[in-house]
Amino acid sequence: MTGGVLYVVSGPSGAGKSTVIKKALDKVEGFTFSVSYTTREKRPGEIEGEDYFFISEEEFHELKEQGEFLEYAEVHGYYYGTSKSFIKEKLDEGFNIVLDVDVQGSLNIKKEMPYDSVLIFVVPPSYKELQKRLMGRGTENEKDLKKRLEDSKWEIQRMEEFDYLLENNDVPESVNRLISIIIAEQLKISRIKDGLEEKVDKFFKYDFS
Ligand SMILES: Nc1ncnc2c1ncn2[C@@H]1O[C@H](COP(=O)(O)OP(=O)(O)OP(=O)(O)O)[C@@H](O)[C@H]1O
Ligand SMILES: Nc1nc2c(ncn2[C@@H]2O[C@H](COP(=O)(O)O)[C@@H](O)[C@H]2O)c(=O)[nH]1
Repeated sequence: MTGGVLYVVSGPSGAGKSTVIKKALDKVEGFTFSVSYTTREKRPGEIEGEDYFFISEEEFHELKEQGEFLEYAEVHGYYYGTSKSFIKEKLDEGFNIVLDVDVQGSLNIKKEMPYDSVLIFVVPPSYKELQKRLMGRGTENEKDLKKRLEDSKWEIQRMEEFDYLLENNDVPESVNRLISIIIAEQLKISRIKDGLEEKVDKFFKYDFS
């Protein structure tokens, strides 16, 4: 796979990852969202192929056998996986990619692509606020809600292994911060793979105008 960078956004369920990612992607060009596979049920308002590719467990295991996943994990009782072919296609088209992936998946991507991935951990200001947001979203039954809150306790402990911490208190501010991280990363000298020599040549060229 060649070209762009994978911006991997993670953090507990209900932290606000999708909210912040969607708004940030509306404001930047040359970036696209990685549409994952999942075995969980579609929520009202979710769109096949935009939010996820919704598949059965059997289909998931078939794709796994075919080596279709860049990473996959069981998250909050369901399977989720990042499509290797989707990522390859978008990178080949010249996009940078934003992913919304759980903690295990993020760390696996880092292992796979250490130089071309940036890991961002999103946290709400408190556990109480996390509970409020998840309950307020109203998408999980009581059992799933409990599992997601329980899982947040170990997820938070892995924060140290990420590159950036994004405390999501206020959505517009978090969107700006995510965009700031992206801009800073894109400006790293080590990421400017093509054209550094040309830039130096151009700098020393006489301007006869
Ligand atoms: N800064 C914020 N302040 C208050 N509410 C927020 C904030 N950010 C997001 N929310 C709300 O919190 C709820 C959870 O947000 P969202 O669905 O984006 O979380 P998520 O991290 O993507 O969760 P999941 O991992 O389950 O997909 C939503 O109802 C969203 O509108
Ligand atoms: N390891 C992976 N985790 C993923 C992927 N796509 C989403 N997720 C994570 O799952 C949970 C729950 O998401 P929800 O949409 O059911 O609320 C969340 O933490 C996502 O980040 C994936 O491809 N791989």
